[in-house]
Amino acid sequence: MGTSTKAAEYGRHQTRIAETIFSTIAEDLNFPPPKSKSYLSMPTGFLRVYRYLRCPMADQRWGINAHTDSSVFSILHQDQVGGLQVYKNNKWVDVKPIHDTLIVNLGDMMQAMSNDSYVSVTHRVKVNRHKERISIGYFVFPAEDAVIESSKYKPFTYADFQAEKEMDLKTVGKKIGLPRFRKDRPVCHWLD
Ligand SMILES: O=C(O)CCC(=O)C(=O)O
Ligand SMILES: [Fe+2]
Repeated sequence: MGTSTKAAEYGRHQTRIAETIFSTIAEDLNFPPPKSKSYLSMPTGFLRVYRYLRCPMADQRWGINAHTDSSVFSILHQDQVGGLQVYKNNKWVDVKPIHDTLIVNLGDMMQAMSNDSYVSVTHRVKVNRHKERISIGYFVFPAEDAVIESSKYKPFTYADFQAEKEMDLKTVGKKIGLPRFRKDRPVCHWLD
């Protein structure tokens, strides 16, 4: 099987898994059917393959700095090298590789849709001094015209979110993300 055929097949499996995970969450949160239809749009999903080169200065470099994903959620497959960490209970925790196990990171869209019941996880990737690391991420998003509505956030679409993010990257130099859309918390950079 060629690489692109394999990637397409992998993508189809990820689509199936993403739909199953999302429908379970949608049921848990009692999303009305029109919302659960528009809050996850399979054609928006994409695969990204990462190759983190080994790095002699591993303690001074990050593979990916601390961030939250903007997706609804992201399904990760990592090899056995390790390096992924999540921020939990005020500390960084290693996500140890387990064979044949996928990792699901909840993203910003899920946090807003669920009105903060499901929290977008802050995570980062360390590089390894001796070995390169390969991971494959599958990221899924709401439909383009889906308006995300909840009591804690102003209504917004994923396109609105991306536009704010682009703007913040240019002006503030980093992603602000969800706090930009919160009803109760004006963003003050100087207090960040
Ligand atoms: O390589 C990984 O395990 C994580 C990648 C990641 O966090 C991302 O692409 O958003
Ligand atoms: Fe990420």
